Amino acid sequence: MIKRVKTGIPGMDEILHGGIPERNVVLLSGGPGTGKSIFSQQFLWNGLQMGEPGIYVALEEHPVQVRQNMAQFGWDVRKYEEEGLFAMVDAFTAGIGKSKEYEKYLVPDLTDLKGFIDVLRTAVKDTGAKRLVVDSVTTLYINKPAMARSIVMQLKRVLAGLGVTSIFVSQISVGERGFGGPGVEHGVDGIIRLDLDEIDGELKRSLIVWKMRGTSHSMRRHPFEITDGGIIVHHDKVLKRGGIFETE
Ligand SMILES: Nc1ncnc2c1ncn2[C@@H]1O[C@H](COP(=O)(O)OP(=O)(O)OP(=O)(O)O)[C@@H](O)[C@H]1O
Repeated sequence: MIKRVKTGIPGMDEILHGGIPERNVVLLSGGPGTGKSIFSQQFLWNGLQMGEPGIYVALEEHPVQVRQNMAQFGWDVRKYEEEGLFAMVDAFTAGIGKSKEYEKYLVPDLTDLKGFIDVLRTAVKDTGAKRLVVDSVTTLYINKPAMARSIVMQLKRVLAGLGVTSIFVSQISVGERGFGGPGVEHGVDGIIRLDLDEIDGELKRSLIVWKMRGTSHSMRRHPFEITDGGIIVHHDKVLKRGGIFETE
């Protein structure tokens, strides 16, 4: 029996037939505002509630902003940071401003992949992390798309070796097919795609598990909502063109 990591996101583990197989690297792909950050933060918070330490690597937003955003959903990670069970890796400020005084894990230069990986390794060892989120991995290769696959593979090797289960957030543009970055989709173990589509004058959220090594999973497109308590996935419903139909 393979071990699985439960996302704890209502409805999601049903779709994954129990959870994400341990040590998988999952690409969480979607356009702007589709809920990638919220999904990955909820994954980490739920891990903390289950006694699994976690790491959030912030490349797109200031760590202070990330903590605030999470707290708005009731996910206040500061206590866990103080206890050494959660780490925020600041790969956003490059040490400019006050953050170098209070951020314990800081990536000074994003072009130095080895340095970046060293910071992650230290954070994983310090916290005993079982879950890790890179938000977003796209930022690491935005100026060098030809390197995308190689960067993802290097990260994957290190993280799987450390025993963590990871979510790599991948940004794509509105209407773009695919999952972001040439070849990245073959390198990762799983792909979950979040979508926001205008249907009859209304934006509807849905997600689909495109692949997940090590397990069977739902092949359907499921609607989901973002609420004040986070994401709720309707695993018993499927989004078809034009509206929602019950499947069960
Ligand atoms: N409390 C809330 N209730 C309902 N919806 C919310 C709430 N807070 C945020 N949202 C929705 O979540 C969206 C932002 O989600 P998130 O930051 O996870 O997106 P993202 O996919 O990471 O986007 P980007 O790639 O642009 O950073 C907002 O645009 C809004 O529609």
